[in-house]
Amino acid sequence: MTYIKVSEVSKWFKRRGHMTEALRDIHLELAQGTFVSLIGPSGCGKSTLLRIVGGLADVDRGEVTIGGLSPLEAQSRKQFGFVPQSPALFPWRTVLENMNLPFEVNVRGNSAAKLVEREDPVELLKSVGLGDFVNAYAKELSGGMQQRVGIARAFGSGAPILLMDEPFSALDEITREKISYQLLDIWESHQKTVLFVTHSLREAVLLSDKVVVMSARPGRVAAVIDIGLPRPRRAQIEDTDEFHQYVAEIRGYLRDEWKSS
Ligand SMILES: Nc1ncnc2c1ncn2[C@@H]1O[C@H](COP(=O)(O)OP(=O)(O)OP(=O)(O)O)[C@@H](O)[C@H]1O
Repeated sequence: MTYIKVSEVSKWFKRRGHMTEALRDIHLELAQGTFVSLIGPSGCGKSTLLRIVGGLADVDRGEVTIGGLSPLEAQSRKQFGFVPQSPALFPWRTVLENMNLPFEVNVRGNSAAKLVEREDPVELLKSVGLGDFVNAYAKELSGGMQQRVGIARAFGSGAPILLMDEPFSALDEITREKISYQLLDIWESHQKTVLFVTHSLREAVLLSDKVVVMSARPGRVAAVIDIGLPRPRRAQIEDTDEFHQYVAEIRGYLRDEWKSS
């Protein structure tokens, strides 16, 4: 059943008197509890689409609904957790205090949030390999560790939809690979609806139920590929022919876009 519905959405930006068409006629229907990646050339509107779904940007044409609500209504009901490129942690707070932050904000800002069943933040930190760093200050953590706190915090926030905008882009390859498996684990045990922007074909195939390939600007949907790899997924899956076939299929669509842009 469709949960997030993006219907014929178009978006323009005005800059220095020029209109830029960022998105054209985007149509997507995403089911609850699925992991969906957005991949496409730089500037094709992936972040803009994420922001529109999250109620942080308006559409110029079309409509977005989340379980029948507008993005702003969904936002006011605390339906979204954001994981940006660099985790917004307070350096002088401990890891645990940073984990508690959205809960503190929610309780002050919205009494309905009090009803959200809270997950044990320490367990969440353990699931991303940070069980020994609960009382460390955020400033004492590496970039990769900070990003893992951001991911654990998003999964513990009570929000059913997580919007992740290239959360691993600032990390080295080895850290990135390790974190992608931790994200896979934590997602498979929570099954929140995730919209994940990435430039990595490997991450898109490893993590996703669905990969949305976008065309060069103006961003359109070039292809939607269902990733039929079995779950739970483990590291060995990357060595399978099926995995490589999905990567090749997506690369093929992206090459078509490079040629036409
Ligand atoms: N606030 C803004 N004002 C003007 N133009 C904008 C604004 N935000 C985005 N754009 C333009 O919209 C287009 C899409 O940008 P967006 O950041 O969504 O792309 P992206 O696919 O996420 O890019 P990247 O992969 O490089 O991060 C770009 O041409 C960008 O310059």
